[in-house]
Amino acid sequence: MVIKYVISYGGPGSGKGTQCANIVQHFGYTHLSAGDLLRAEIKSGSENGTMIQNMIKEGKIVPSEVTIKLLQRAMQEDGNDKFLIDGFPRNEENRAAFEKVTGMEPAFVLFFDCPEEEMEKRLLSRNQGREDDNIETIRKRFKVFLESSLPVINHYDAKGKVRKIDAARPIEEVFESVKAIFGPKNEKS
Ligand SMILES: Nc1ncnc2c1ncn2[C@@H]1O[C@H](COP(=O)(O)OP(=O)(O)OP(=O)(O)O)[C@@H](O)[C@H]1O
Ligand SMILES: Nc1ccn([C@@H]2O[C@H](COP(=O)(O)O)[C@@H](O)[C@H]2O)c(=O)n1
Repeated sequence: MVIKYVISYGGPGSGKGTQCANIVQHFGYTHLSAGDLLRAEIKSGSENGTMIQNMIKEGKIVPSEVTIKLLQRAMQEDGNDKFLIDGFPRNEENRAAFEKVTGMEPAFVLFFDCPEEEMEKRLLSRNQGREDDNIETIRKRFKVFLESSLPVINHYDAKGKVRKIDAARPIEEVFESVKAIFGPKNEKS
């Protein structure tokens, strides 16, 4: 089976997860959020749980081998051939390690571009009880995004793979742009 994956990218609170839920409905992809997989790993009581929890509280990036194992396991267990990988790779090391281990590159990268003030407002009113949705950690996450995650976008941009979307608009308008990128022939019948 030939596996295809698309990356959903953007700063914390840019609306990646929200748009991924719509993409799953319309285009039949399996959504794999690296953050959700890491949070599930904490809850499962795994030996890495405490380390992951501490990293997330500080807005830091968990070592690649841990996150890649979780993604690979989720892909194998799911059995779909189309994946929407959300919030990964978070830095160049994540990217290079994933491509080396899997031998795969993304079909394209959706980049949800949103100003920090808007992302901050959204995160502070998200109300999902996340330990990292407090102003101190949010600022650290923004810094990590600028310093470590934007270079990944530059890498894929140089390969012509980035599809930039203005994510500061209402959810429905953002999704119209997303649909235009996937194209009508990829819609689920
Ligand atoms: N276009 C939008 N306009 C207004 N609010 C939005 C929009 N998109 C998402 N939201 C809201 O903003 C919050 C953050 O959205 P979401 O969880 O999708 O972001 P994210 O990029 O996945 O964040 P994180 O990386 O922190 O997981 C949610 O409460 C969501 O309902
Ligand atoms: N590739 C990744 C993705 C996430 N993390 C950690 O999880 C936190 C929350 O991620 P969200 O995508 O759900 O916002 C993030 O701040 C990191 O601490 C990671 O380490 N590696």
